[in-house]
Amino acid sequence: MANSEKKQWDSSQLRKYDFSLEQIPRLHYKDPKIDELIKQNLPVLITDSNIVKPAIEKWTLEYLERNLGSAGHTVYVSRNHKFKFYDDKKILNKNNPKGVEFSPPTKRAEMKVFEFMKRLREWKRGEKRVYLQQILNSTVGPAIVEDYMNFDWRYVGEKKNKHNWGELTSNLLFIGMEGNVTPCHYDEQQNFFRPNPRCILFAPDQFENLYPHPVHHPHDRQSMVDFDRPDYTKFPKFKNVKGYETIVEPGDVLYIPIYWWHHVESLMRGGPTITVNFWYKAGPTSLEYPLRDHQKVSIMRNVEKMLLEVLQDPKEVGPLLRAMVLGRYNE
Ligand SMILES: O=C(O)CCC(=O)C(=O)O
Ligand SMILES: [Fe+2]
Repeated sequence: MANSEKKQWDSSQLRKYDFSLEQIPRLHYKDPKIDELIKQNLPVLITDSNIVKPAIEKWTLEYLERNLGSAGHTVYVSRNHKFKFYDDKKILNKNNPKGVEFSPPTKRAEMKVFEFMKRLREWKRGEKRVYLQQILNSTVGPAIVEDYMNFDWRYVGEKKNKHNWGELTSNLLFIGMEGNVTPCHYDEQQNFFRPNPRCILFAPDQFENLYPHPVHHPHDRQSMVDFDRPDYTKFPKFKNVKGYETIVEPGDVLYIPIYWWHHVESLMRGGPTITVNFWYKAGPTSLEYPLRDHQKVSIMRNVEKMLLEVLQDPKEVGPLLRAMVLGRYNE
């Protein structure tokens, strides 16, 4: 099928942002260049594969409602279109006196699938939005498990082995409402992602332009910049940010390299989206010089964690680093 026939969206369905974007390369799943890109920790959109074929062919809302099972599923509820991830373990409470004072931007709820689907179908403008994010595990029904077994594990296994990734940690199923956004963040895992929405990616060297929250903060790994209303006074370098984007069609799978930033968006007026990801642990790393940008991000994280650990007070980290660097390591 020609690309133009496949196109089921127009640019008015994309949220508008104030930065420049290039296209992520699209390559047929048998194209050997895919491995060259993965080897260099670069993203690639893999087309025409059978990686998640059973999901693409069968997973409609009705099918998932019938087969996801009767257990409660994890659903995030948000007042707006954004679902910014946070880590509960870093929030201040009586069991965690060292945590950060924080009011979560979304609520996590357990919902039966029919309850979730009802909210999704009956949603009207102005109401809270929902986003199901459930690990594919034994709580999902047998039909879904069977579909899962019929993913093309040979293909993903080959990529995993060839590129020396660690083990598969999880597959997450996302069922989102049109217009939902997962704001910009990076993960410490390799990701094969079958989204149908829009993905905007930034390379690890964009760290300074994207201003991640400090590592002890519940929003660790998330950008502090609100893409809808960037505060250029607080985050001036965000003006220099350069990204890549792609709109994933059915049958496409996106490789998001470890430490690459990603912003994921369901198209506006595009209907609900059903997505599945494959998270793989990082493989053993060999330090070859010059170091790669993503390895430097990992080093920064470790230094930051160590300082937090020994100083015991996040407020002391900045002054110590400034004293160490300013006038000494400026050039
Ligand atoms: O699909 C989404 O909304 C977010 C997915 C994501 O961040 C991931 O798979 O790492
Ligand atoms: Fe992610």
